[in-house]
Amino acid sequence: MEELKYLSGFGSEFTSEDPRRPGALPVGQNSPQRCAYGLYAEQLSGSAFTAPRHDNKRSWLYRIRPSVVHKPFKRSNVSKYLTHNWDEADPDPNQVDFVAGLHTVCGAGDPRSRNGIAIHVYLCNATMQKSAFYSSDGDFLIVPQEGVLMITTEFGKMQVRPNEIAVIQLGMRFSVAVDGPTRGYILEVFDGHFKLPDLGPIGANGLANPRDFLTPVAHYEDREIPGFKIINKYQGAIFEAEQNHSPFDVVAWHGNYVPYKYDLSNFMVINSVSFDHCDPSIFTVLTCPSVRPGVAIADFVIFPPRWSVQENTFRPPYYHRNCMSEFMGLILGSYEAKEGGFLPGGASLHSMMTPHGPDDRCFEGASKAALVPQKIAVGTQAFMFESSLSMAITKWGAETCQKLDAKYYECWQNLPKLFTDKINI
Ligand SMILES: O=C(O)Cc1cc(O)ccc1O
Ligand SMILES: [Fe+2]
Repeated sequence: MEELKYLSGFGSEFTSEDPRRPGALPVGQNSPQRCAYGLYAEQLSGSAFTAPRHDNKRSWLYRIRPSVVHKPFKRSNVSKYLTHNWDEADPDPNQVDFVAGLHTVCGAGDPRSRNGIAIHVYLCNATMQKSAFYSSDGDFLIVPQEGVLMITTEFGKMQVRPNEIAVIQLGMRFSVAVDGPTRGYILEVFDGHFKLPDLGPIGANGLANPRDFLTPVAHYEDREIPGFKIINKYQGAIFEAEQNHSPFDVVAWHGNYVPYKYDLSNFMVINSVSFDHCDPSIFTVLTCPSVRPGVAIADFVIFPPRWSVQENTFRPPYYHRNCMSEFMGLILGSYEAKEGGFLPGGASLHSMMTPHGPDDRCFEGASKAALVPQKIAVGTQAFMFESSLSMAITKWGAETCQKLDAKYYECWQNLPKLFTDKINI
């Protein structure tokens, strides 16, 4: 596979120019009367013009044709299981467990009011031909679980493998090439954009460090392609429009509204080194904040390989009822709270206030384990999309996929009553 170059940084002001056209990027201004090489200037706005400076996101693209050169959009049936109809299936507070197929699994809210999320799973074994996709509804956080994605964007190319993630923000057009079976998860947020979490007393460094986020460098193709399709997700429905050229014709660009990728093995893990179990918010990679301080529309949280050293502590996750919804997936290996019951590519949803926690085997083992320093989660990567929204499951997620584990609840039913009249057990 080709060796790609990237720009490093999170939220930075980048500049990039395809080396085949030096001087394509205007100096000192965005809109020259005539751009170099006969290029068109186009601004892609990721925030309201008037958003405060720290939240203001936009990029300027210098391209062979402006994006407006296309025929009208028509409804498309390319992905009939992408939906925002959260009323298709009856509400169900039970713990659910399923193996991924493709399509929208669950979500809440509405892109029309720019508030909500959708969680999709994807499964593909073919490269997108003569087509590019963009969402007008939200930013896509893509979590590959199997297979490498070669993603061509208007900003350049990214190669994203399992244990890496990619973020493609609202409106950015991209096309995916694959080389074999490919599967993964997508968190789409209708509000705002992902940020690095504040670090508070942790200090200036740690968790996901900004310089490990990689953005593609400008790379253009100058291709006439009759019948090229621009596929658009708009208010939960799919549309397509035809044009006769590649949309990946950006010769140079600058700005702070960009696609990026991140290798999860670069995450610097913070944890308790004395006693007790920290809340999993210490493992937040990215967060999409709501307007309520400290409350996320969605957090992307991982459970990376790490040392476990806490003394006099039940070390695995605690039993829990949460005012947030917890959707979990598994990229590699197994998850400590459910070693047998959760497979890579599978998912679980613990809805708002639905109890959950370690299965009986995990409880028994960890209650008796010798608390020596131990490297845990080696060769594994579980993750969580945690949301302040109460999510509905789609009909596909609940029924059509036929992967629902009706026996999931059994993993807790053999938890014994241990109550005695002895204070020390
Ligand atoms: O497995 C879960 O449910 C996620 C989770 C992990 C953890 O370490 C503490 C709380 C929690 O909800
Ligand atoms: Fe939980």
